[in-house]
Order: sequence, then structure tokens, then C-alpha cells
Amino acid sequence: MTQILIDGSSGGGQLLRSSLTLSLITGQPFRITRIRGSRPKPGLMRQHLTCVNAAQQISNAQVEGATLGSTELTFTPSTLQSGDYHFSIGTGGSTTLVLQTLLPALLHANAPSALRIEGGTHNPMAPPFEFIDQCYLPLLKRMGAKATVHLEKPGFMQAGGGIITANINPLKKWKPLHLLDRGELITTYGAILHAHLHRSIAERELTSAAAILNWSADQFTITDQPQSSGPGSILLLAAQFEHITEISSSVAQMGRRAEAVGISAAKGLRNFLGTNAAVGYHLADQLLLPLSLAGKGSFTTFTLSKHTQTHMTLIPQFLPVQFTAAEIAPGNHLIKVSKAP
Ligand SMILES: Nc1ncnc2c1ncn2[C@@H]1O[C@H](COP(=O)(O)OP(=O)(O)OP(=O)(O)O)[C@@H](O)[C@H]1O
Repeated sequence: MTQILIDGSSGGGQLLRSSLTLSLITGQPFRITRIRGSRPKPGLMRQHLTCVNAAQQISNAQVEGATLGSTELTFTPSTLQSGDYHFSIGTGGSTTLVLQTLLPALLHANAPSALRIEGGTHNPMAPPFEFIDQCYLPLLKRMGAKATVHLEKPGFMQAGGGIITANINPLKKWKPLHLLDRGELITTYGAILHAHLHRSIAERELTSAAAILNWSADQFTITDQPQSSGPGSILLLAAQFEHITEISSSVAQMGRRAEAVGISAAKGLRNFLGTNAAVGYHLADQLLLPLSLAGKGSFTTFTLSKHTQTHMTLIPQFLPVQFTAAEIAPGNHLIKVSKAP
């Protein structure tokens, strides 16, 4: 098969991860240059390298350039193999991003698989575990996927040490998904996971988020996670609708005020609630790949992130699909995926 050439300079780790997923599924080899070219520190970091090594392992691929800091990689998969796999990032790098690389591929394997991934489970700039469990996976299930995920132990940056597991059954055929509206609002809630930090930090996150969203304190839970290596804290703000659940999150970091954590997550959810679009800022880029595997689908979203745009350019290099994006109302875009002519 011809090797697909990917220029990684316009994006981050997602261009690499999605290339791995698509290569595993289609069997097409690829070469990516200028990996994470738009990031301040380009090249493979631990989380990306774990994705490459994991993808290599589940497909017995031939790989060149799989070293830390590498900015070029060649990946030639052999046969996708189901199995009982264990991957450890070795730092607090995001386990959910490793999971999102492997899950769609293992749905295409010949038998059930089990995954155990160690690292961070609640990281800045990555889906927190609950986002995978409550926002992303339910939509894949509606598309026919039979998979479960489980949070065995939370892990925060920098300490890591978190564990997520997944059970994945082979999928016969992807069903198209059309998500044009959210349906009725069912409930809203806030959750703070908190490890080895003074409880007053969680309370300040809560108070600042509650003020912006006009929520009462009894809509929140604060759960101490003494088993986590921590220290760490994440604020998750969820809005569950009939057809989708959106979670806006924010992670505590050294030197960041607790109020800033609350304000950032609350503004994220408020932005979403202030529009009619079905799909939130982050879910939009993550849905493009499964929808493309189905060959057909559509959703409304309120803004086109850089991740969404780069994904729309990448996916057609591997799959015979095309995307259209149209602003159907102020702040409401309709994205359609269809077979390429
Ligand atoms: N708060 C969040 N909730 C859900 N998803 C998130 C959140 N923050 C980021 N994401 C998702 O995580 C992914 C991050 O991709 P990105 O290309 O930035 O990769 P990366 O490998 O983490 O880092 P880098 O940007 O340094 O290369 C995107 O799919 C984005 O939608």
C-alpha cells in the first residue's frame, strides 16, 4: 500500500494519534514529519510515544523514529490483534488520549480486548476520565460500539500513577450518528475530585464556579481521593441532556488560584449552555473520527476549534470521506460527514 504523508506542523499530538488509529484500521502505512510542529516543544513526548508503542504492539507494526523528542515517524501496521494489553506512560501523561487512540482500532479487531493504561487520568488539555465515560463513549455506543471503561485509580499531573481499564468488543458495522439538537435538559451537576490538598481549595473552586453558573452548593460533590498519588484537584461541571452530556473541566495546577479553576470550567459550560448546538467544543473534534468510520453523520457545534479543522484535513487522507461545515445560525455550525465522490 502507498505510504500516506502527513505534515504534523499544523497541529499537536492529535494529528499523530489519529493517524495511528486510522492506519491501524485501514492498514495503510504513513509517515509523519514535523510532529507537534506547532507546539513550543515539538516532537514525541511520553504520552505520544506510549501511543506509538501501543499501536505497534497491537498491530505488530514496523516503526521508525519511535524515540522521545523524535519529530519524524514511519508506521507500517501488520495485522490488528485483539488481546489483553497493559500500557504504562511512565509519567502523568494522559491515559485517556492513549485510550482514544486504541479504542476505535480495537473495535475493528477479530475478538474482545482488555486494556489497562497507567498514567494521568485527569490532565489539563486532555479529556478527563468522566468525559470519556459520560460524553464520548455513550455516543460511540449509539454508533454500535460495545465497550466499557473503568477508573481504577485517579492520577493527576505530575505524579501520575492513575489507572484506567477498558473492555472492547468487536464491532460489526458502525451506525451513522446525527446529533442536531441536545434534547431536553435532564440535570446539571458539579463534581470535584481532590487528592492531598486542603479541602478549602476545592471549596473555593466550587464557590467561584457556582457564582458564574448560578448553581447552589448542593449541586456539587467533593470527593477525596486518598489512594491517588496526587496532589491534585479537578472540577467537572456537567449538563446532561436527552441526547448528549457535556462536561466542562478545569484542573488545579501549581501557581494557579483555585478561583481561576472554578471560573474557567464555569465559563466553558456557560458558553455551551448559551448556544443551541448539540456538541461542545472538545467533543466536536473527537467525534469526527468515529463519524468518518461510519462514512456518514452530522452534528451541530458552536465553534470550529483548531483541532476540529486540522482533523477535517487529516481524516480524508486515510478514509474516502468529505466534510462540510456551515454556520446555520450565529454561533451554530452544522458539520456533515459523507462519502467522498
Ligand atoms: N477539557 C477537555 N475536555 C475534553 N477533551 C479535551 C479537553 N481538553 C483537551 N481535550 C481534547 O484532548 C485532545 C488534545 O489534543 P492535542 O493535539 O492538543 O494533543 P496533546 O498530545 O495532548 O498535546 P499537544 O497539544 O501538546 O501536542 C483534543 O482532542 C481535545 O479536544
